[in-house]
Amino acid sequence: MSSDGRLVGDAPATPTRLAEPDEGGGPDALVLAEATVAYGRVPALERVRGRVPAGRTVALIGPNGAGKSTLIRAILGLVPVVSGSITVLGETPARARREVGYVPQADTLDADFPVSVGQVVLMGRYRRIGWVRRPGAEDRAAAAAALDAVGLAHREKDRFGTLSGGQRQRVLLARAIAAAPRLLLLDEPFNGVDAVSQDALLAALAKLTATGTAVVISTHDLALAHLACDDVCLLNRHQFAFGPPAATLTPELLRATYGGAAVELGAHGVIVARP
Ligand SMILES: Nc1ncnc2c1ncn2[C@@H]1O[C@H](COP(=O)(O)OP(=O)(O)OP(=O)(O)O)[C@@H](O)[C@H]1O
Repeated sequence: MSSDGRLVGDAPATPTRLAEPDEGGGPDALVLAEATVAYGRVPALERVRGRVPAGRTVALIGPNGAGKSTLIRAILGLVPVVSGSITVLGETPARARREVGYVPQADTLDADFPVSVGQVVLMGRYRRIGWVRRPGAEDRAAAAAALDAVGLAHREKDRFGTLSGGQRQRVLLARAIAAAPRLLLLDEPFNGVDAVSQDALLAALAKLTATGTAVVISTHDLALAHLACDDVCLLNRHQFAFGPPAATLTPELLRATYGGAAVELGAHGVIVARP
């Protein structure tokens, strides 16, 4: 943090401002304070910092191996923070885990899961009700509303494995929404997802943030970050910037984050980053 309270990237020097909580957000759902995250002795991410107020969405952008998934795992309490801190909903990541939703990358999912779409979504309620109690009317209503929010209410009875990859991704988002998380983490949710599914995912996310849920999305899609996110965190082992898309998704900062060569201007002046 610089002397005027602005958040600056490690390199280059262009300062990027982090939204203050009173600029339309509520209390902080996530605070990264010079967090260094390591697998064993090897740091994967160094001195990451930023805040995500309630109801806001931040995109994690960076090349393959930049540490996006690592940061998500650290927010979940699965990878240790070796210096600095990560505060989730005012608690340590491990203590806040019950209030945090997580949608993994689609290609890590088992499509042969022998359950219906409706049952997958209902699983989102189990952390709330415990695995022993049977889901009640309220749980079923929450699951049905979540499935409706991703536009797949009509597939409730179908077997999960019979859905397309993009539809399965939407079901997993519905499962996370059904849990009513206060912070939702999505690891590359738009990989292999068609435009219709992507629109449905974005609409469902907008409904969720309107209720105060904060969202962190790891993505390679810069246009999406521009359109759908309040802030962008540029990562490549170090943090290069954290702030509104207009201030962070600049050719200079992207070139620095991607090590130069992998960023180019695409059609209509849109910056394209090759993963
Ligand atoms: N379990 C692990 N043990 C040791 N190192 C790991 C482990 N998982 C990831 N890493 C390393 O941490 C670094 C960051 O990886 P990470 O998966 O977080 O990147 P990413 O930005 O999500 O990449 P991608 O866009 O390819 O998904 C990489 O150098 C990777 O090799």
